[in-house]
Amino acid sequence: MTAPLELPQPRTPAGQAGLAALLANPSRALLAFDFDGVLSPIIDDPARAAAHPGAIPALARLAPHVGALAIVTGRSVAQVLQLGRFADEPALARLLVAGHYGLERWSASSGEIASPPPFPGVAAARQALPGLLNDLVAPAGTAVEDKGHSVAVHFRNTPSPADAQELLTEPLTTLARSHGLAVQPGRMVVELRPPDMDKGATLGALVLEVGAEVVTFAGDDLGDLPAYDAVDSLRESGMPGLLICSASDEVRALSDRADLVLDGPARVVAFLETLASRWG
Ligand SMILES: O=P(O)(O)OC[C@H]1O[C@H](O[C@H]2O[C@H](CO)[C@@H](O)[C@H](O)[C@H]2O)[C@H](O)[C@@H](O)[C@@H]1O
Repeated sequence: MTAPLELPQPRTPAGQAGLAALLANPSRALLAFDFDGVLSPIIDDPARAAAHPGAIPALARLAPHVGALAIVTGRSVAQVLQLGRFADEPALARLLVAGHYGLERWSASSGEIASPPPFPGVAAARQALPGLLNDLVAPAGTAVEDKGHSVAVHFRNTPSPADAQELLTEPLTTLARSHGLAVQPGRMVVELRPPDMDKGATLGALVLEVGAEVVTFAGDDLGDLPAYDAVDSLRESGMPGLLICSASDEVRALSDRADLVLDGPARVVAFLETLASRWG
């Protein structure tokens, strides 16, 4: 007989209670994931990102056992479906995707994307951005990603991302504020996006919608911190939860708070496979 694979143990009592509740009652659990850096390895070109080759098989193995699976991403729903190819997997027939931090929603069961009208300030920021970057003499490799509901300025491919961040962050923040937008810093990116929506509010809403009694969230970046806050407040109100960090050298803020720190998407996938092996 093959010995069962060993599950990594959360380092905090709250995380241990969250994992124990998930193992005891998977059908009441919501498992939510960020996309880039968690299910998808970070690469230089955002348009060419893809799910880790093991991610869809692992989610497909979990799907019949857990209450709900959700992806909560800063990308648009359409792009995450195109890059991740989640809709092609029949076992993910109940998958939920919240895009643009929750402004957009999609469920595999309906196949429809619900998306609000554009926030007015985004068009003005989009128009002002090329002139601003030109005036700042933004370094070669600076790239604007037009996300529709928001605009993001990437500097991963500049000669010194740290210098580019230093140069760009303050002027981009001023531009965002002048158009009523929020600033979302991330992994070598600054995004200008509509205010009043974040992954915390979205995760809280998903928990209610699916009637979850246990929640897990896996993130890697600063935009995931509100989801961490949401899990913390759900735990304060008595719901078991598990905070997972897909760790990198680029962002430390989540690994400091997570119950379980896994070394990037490959380890996240390995964890999901091990979890699934507990149930069949
Ligand atoms: O909420 P997420 O699903 O994690 O999306 C966050 C942002 O991810 C993308 O940018 C990041 O991934 C790129 C591809 O690996 C990488 O090149 C970039 O440096 C990262 O910041 C995406 O382009 C953004 O629009 C998302 O908001």
